[in-house]
This record gives sequence, C-alpha cells and structure tokens, in this order.
Amino acid sequence: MAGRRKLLLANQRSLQSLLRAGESRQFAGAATALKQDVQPVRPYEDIPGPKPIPLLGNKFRFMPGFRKYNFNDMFEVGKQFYEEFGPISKFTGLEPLHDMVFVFDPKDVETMLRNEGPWPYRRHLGCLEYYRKHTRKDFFKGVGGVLIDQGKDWQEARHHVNPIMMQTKIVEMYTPKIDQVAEDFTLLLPGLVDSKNEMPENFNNELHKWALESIAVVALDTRLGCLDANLEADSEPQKMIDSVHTLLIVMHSLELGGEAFLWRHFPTPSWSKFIKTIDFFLDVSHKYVLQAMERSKSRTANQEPSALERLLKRDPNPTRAVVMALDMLMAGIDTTSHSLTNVLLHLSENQDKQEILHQELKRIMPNQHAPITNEMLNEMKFLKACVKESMRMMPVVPGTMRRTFNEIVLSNYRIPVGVDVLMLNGAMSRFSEHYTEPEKFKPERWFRDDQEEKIKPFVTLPFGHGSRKCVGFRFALLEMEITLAKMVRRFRWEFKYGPMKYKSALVHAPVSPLKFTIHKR
Ligand code: HEM
Repeated sequence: MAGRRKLLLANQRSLQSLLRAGESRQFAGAATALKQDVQPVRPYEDIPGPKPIPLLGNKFRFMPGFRKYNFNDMFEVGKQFYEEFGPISKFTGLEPLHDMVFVFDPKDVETMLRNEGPWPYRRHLGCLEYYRKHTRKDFFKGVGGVLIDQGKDWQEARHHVNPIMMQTKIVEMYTPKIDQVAEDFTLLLPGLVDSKNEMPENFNNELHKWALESIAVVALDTRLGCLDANLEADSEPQKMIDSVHTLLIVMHSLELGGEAFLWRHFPTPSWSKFIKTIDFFLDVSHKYVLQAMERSKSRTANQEPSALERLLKRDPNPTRAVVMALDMLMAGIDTTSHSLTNVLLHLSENQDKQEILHQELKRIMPNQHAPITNEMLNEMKFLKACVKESMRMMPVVPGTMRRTFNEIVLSNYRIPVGVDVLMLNGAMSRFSEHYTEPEKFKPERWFRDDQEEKIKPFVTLPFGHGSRKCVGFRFALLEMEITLAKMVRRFRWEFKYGPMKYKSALVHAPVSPLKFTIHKR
C-alpha cells in the first residue's frame, strides 16, 4: 500500500513538474494519460533501443558489415525496431544528428502531434538550407521558405501560402489546366509502348515529366513544355527534366549517402553538381515569377488571378514567391509521380478493383476524351478510395517527424527537449490491430458506411498532420486523381514483373523498371 502511495505521489510530482515546465495546455494529452495510468513515468534512459558504443555511438550501424538494420527501406527498419524493441524505441549516438525516438502507437502519435507547438519543427534538408542561407545569400537575403525555415520565419511563410495553396476553391480553379496536362500525358502513352504493349524501362522518367509539367502550372504559372515530342537537349524543358533527375540523386548523396557531412568541409562532386543544377532551377523560377508580376499589372478586375499572382499580391517581395515556387518544385515531383505509380501497381495487382474503378469511370466519363470537371471528380468515390488505400499501403513518406520543444511523455517514458520523434505511420498502417486484412488492397474500407472498418485517427497520415502538413496535398490529389481517371478509363493496366522493389532515399520509391503493360479499352 505504502509503495503504491509512493508511486502515486511520484506520479503527481512528475505531472506537476511537467505542467510547470511548459504550457499546461500542451500537456493536456500527457496529463490524461498519467491520470488513467498509475505507472510512474519512466526516464528516457530506460527506453529500449540499439546500444551505442564508445566514440562511435550508433553510427557504426551504417558501416558496411555492421548493417543489421536495413536503412535502405524505412518500412523494414520500422518492422525490425518494432519486433526487437516494441512500440517505442530510441536510437541515440548519432551526433551531429539529434537522438531519435521511434513510435508505433497512434496514442503517442496523437500526443506528439497535439503537442507540436506553434512552430512544429521537422528536420530539414541541410544542403538546401546551406545553399539558401550561405552559398546564395546574395539572392535569398535570409528567406528560407517553408521547407527549411523553422520557428517564426516558418510561420510567417505559411501565413502567406496557406490561404492560397490550402483553399479548395483556389485549387479547383486549376482543374482545367491540370486536366490539359493529364490529357497531353495520356495521349503520349500508346506511343511509348513496345510491340508487347509494354512501357519502357524508364517509364519512371515519363512520370517525372508529367509531375514537373503539372506542378509548374501552379508554381511557375506556365506550361514548361516537358511533354512535347522531340525536345532539344539544350531546351529549357529538357534541362529542367534533367535537373530534376540530377537533384534527386545528388541530394540523396548529400543528405543520406556517401557525401553526407563531407560537403560541409569541401566541395564534393555531388555538391558541385547540386549548386550548378539548383542555380539553373533558381534562374528559371525567377524568370517566371517576374513574368507573373508583369502579367498581374495588366489583369482586369474580372480576371481571376493565378495562385502565383495571389502570392505576389499578399507579399510583393518576389524572392518569397521564387522560394515558394522552388519549394513546390522540390517537394512536388517525385512524391506525386511515385504515388501515382503505386496506385497503378495496386490496381494492376488487383484486377477486380481495377474493373470496379473502370465501371465507375465509364459511368462518369461516357466520352473518354471530354475534360474532367470538379463535379465529375466529386462523383469519383471509388477512385478517391483507391488513391487513399494505395497511400495507406505504400506511402512515399513513411513517417512524420517532429522535434520535441518541451518535455513530453510518450508510452509512459519522459522524452526530453530536442529529440526527433519519428512516427512510423507507414508501418502502423499495416498492423492488423488497426485495419482488417491490412495487407489487402481494399479501397472500400474508406467508405464511411463500410461495416467492417472503422478508420482510426492518427494511424494513416500520408501527407503529415497539423499546421506543418503538406502544403501541396490538395494539388497532389487533384493531379493524381485526374490523371489516374484518364489512364484507367482508356487502358487496362497490368504489371508482370512484381513484386516491385522499393528503396528509401529522400522518399520511399519504387525502383524496379516500371514495365507496365497497357491494353486499350
Ligand atoms: C502525393 C504527393 C505528396 C505527398 C505524399 C507529400 C507528403 C508530404 C509530407 C508527409 C510532408 C511533411 C508533412 C508534415 O511534416 O506533417 C510534406 C511537406 C511538404 N510538401 Fe508535400 N507531398 C506531396 C506532394 C506535394 C506537392 C505537389 C507539393 C507542392 C505544391 C508539396 C509541397 C510540400 C511542402 C512545401 C512541404 C513542407 C511544408 C512545411 O514544412 O510547412 N507536396 N509533404
């Protein structure tokens, strides 16, 4: 009895110190957890995880010969950590990186995300920050942008961008333009296949072109021309396409690969390529932003301004508009093209679901070539469910990360300030305690009236959550839904070379050749 009272007292004391340490509102979640659970809060040191060794910490685990954990596949790492250590684990000794805590319990995800504070901190790309804040500070003059800024600067940037990028009405204005890009892309498909109706090995590049052309419509207010036939090698669209390809490779090398940290000391080969490529991106974006500024001067009152013109209206500093355009190009290409690939793969593996989708599309789009409107999209319930289900099973961003800015209690462990909490929602979305038959592609589970499935919050978050959620998620969905509708309305898709292999780089990407077979309907 005395021992129990002691525990309760300790519990109350730790709760009081927690409440004293921060704003009481922010610990509401933790407080409820503590009241219900009489277990004393355990110290950070007790969280299980791979043991660091003197001098090298846990960094040796990335060296050849010591790779017990498969860091090339974040889903696999998640599974390995969960099976070895349980629902919470820590990965320390990674300096100069901060300690990481991996969580797999939706209650912890909720506590963390409800306590992320006014300026949620997500670890950002060091090479991009260095480029904007040091290498080219002549141009950026301290403007970092939503991708890399933190604190008040980040909040200020989102304050300008949210009312434009996150507003359904503005996003819906883009449907005809996004539809035109999707139409141009779909018309190219029959010309890409070989005599067996198979896509080429590098179909991935074609999808990148589509994603670049689509997001440029929003970010740069222009059609770049990436889908034009016979592009000259030194034409702007071809150079943009090549640059996207180069950036994806070199940024991975600078952030996670062989040159990570080295570039801070001397200009490594990837760093030099990175500067050359991103300077080109900067020049192109600057040019189109200046053109939009000119256009907006001659806009009449009855003409709707574009998203870029609205951004410039809210904040006439063109540097901010250029930075936002760059962020959209950096964050909106491979994410969208890989997500579309994944839906096509899931539909190829599940021909019965593809047929249900085809029937829905035939009903809503009796004329294959007629433009898709917002009203038609709203009717495409099964299509939307297919996209959601595919993103549950294979999200391109396997988890959400937040750095603690105050002490917090997760799974009854005290987490100190400055720890990167990685919420592995991708792995959680495949747990049978959260979904019935989680390994099965069942779009119907997303219907509200589905009797078998009651969707739990904080499990599946492919676009993140809260005030730092993906700023482009509405545009990403619009692009994917319109293009998928056209692709499945006109062709039956098959993939004969599965299972697809994946690799986690900056995003979790399909890496086997995308040799889809298409059959004209
Ligand atoms: C299917 C495609 C996409 C996926 C799965 C995706 C996913 C994500 C995720 C998970 C985050 C982090 C959210 C968080 O920390 O809570 C994010 C951030 C972001 N995304 Fe996306 N994204 C996609 C497409 C796009 C597009 C098309 C754009 C451009 C318009 C975009 C722009 C951004 C930006 C700028 C951020 C940083 C936001 C901030 O830190 O405030 N994304 N995205």
